[in-house]
Amino acid sequence: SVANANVNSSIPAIANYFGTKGRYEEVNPYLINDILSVNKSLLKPGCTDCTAIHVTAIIRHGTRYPTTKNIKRMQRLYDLVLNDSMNTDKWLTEIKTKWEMWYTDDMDGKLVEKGRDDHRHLAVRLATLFPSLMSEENLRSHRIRFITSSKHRCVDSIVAFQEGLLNLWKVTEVGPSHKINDELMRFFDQCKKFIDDVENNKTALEEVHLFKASAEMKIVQMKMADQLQVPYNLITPDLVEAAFFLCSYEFAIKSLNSPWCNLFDETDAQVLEYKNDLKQYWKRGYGHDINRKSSCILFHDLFNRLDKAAHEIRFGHVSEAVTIQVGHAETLLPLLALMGFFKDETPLTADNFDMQHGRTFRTSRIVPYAANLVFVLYDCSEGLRLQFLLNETPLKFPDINHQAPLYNTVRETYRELLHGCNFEKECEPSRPNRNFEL
Ligand SMILES: O=P(O)(O)O[C@H]1[C@H](OP(=O)(O)O)[C@@H](OP(=O)(O)O)[C@H](O)[C@@H](O)[C@H]1OP(=O)(O)O
Repeated sequence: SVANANVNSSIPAIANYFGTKGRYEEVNPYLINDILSVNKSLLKPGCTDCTAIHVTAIIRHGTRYPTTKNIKRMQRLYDLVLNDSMNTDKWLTEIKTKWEMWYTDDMDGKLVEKGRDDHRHLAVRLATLFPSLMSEENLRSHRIRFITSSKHRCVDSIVAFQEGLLNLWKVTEVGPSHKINDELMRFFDQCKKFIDDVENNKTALEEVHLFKASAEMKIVQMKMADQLQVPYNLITPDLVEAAFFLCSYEFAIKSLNSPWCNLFDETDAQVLEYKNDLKQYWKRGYGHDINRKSSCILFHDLFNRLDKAAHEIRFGHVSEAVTIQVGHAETLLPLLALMGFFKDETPLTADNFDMQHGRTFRTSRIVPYAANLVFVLYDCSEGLRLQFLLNETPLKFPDINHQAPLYNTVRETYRELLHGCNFEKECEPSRPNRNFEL
């Protein structure tokens, strides 16, 4: 397998396909040698005479443990390997005799130490990129605001982010505070229409279920059964996924190229990456309109913040220099979709895996752990400009061919959303079928 070929490397050969379970360093490999390195030259807004006046960063929590649901699947797979696998290859013997099932149910999605580091380091890099905004002085004068989802992994991430800043500036007094705001950072929990039509609707993820039963998935199942030397009927799609998760978690959490990775070659990994992308597409992306519209509240919050800074700069002082907001993959993806990023011409479905190799909706690139959307407002001689960075790399707004367009141009592009996109209205539950009343 590809993983075998790369046995000397500590990076699994399939590490680029881990989707939302992927490491941030795979998206920005220059960080592997120097986790604090930044490329300031990327930041030039393309015009002279510009000063950054405000930054809003919307960040996913750092590396975390698996959720209980997936830990249980991993345990089932491990038991099956111990009890039924006939293969005596070295890597499988290693799983049976040396590897230990160390994940326990109570770990349930909690932040791991690597996840704290993800945020500590990101904080230092952002402070290096925006030294005049993300500064000790601004921290002390409360011009940096911290907002997070209430989930433990997010709260722990924002605390680690603050630690990163405090260490950088050698501040030893009591650290900054944060506000929990689930209305903003977990809008998906409060959007009734999303809950009814997607979260609790068995047919909403039909494409995912169909792909689990597809010929592509069957091949991966059979190859895995062959590798383990167990009867075909023992290897379900959930167990295949459990093995893939084991490979990804051992790597993300412990930096190990674990023997579990031997179960997959690159083609298998592409199939499993697609399966995860389908889930994200139909649950958080373009699959259903309400997925992206549920983020209207965060969209308006962002533009209100930018508008406020744009207004205040006319009087020479922006009250909020930086806003740090920590949430989930399910916070970032709907907002990206609402704003039109990564929209493929053809929807992702169970039967078009073959033609989706070049898709832009690839969560391995978009939302690894500690993924971040950074909006930078500049005051330039010809007016205000806005630049967008995804995972520290500039990305043009859809339909605007400029690295940092005039802020007014961005507002014009999103005018419909800015004038509509009302969370209350969009999230009103669909009307029940009243035909019976007629
Ligand atoms: O497949 P799991 O149980 O890991 O799914 C998680 C979500 O993880 P993701 O699908 O994004 O890899 C998790 O999102 P996160 O950004 O917080 O990691 C989400 O909050 C959690 O509810 C799980 O979703 P589920 O599909 O409802 O189990």
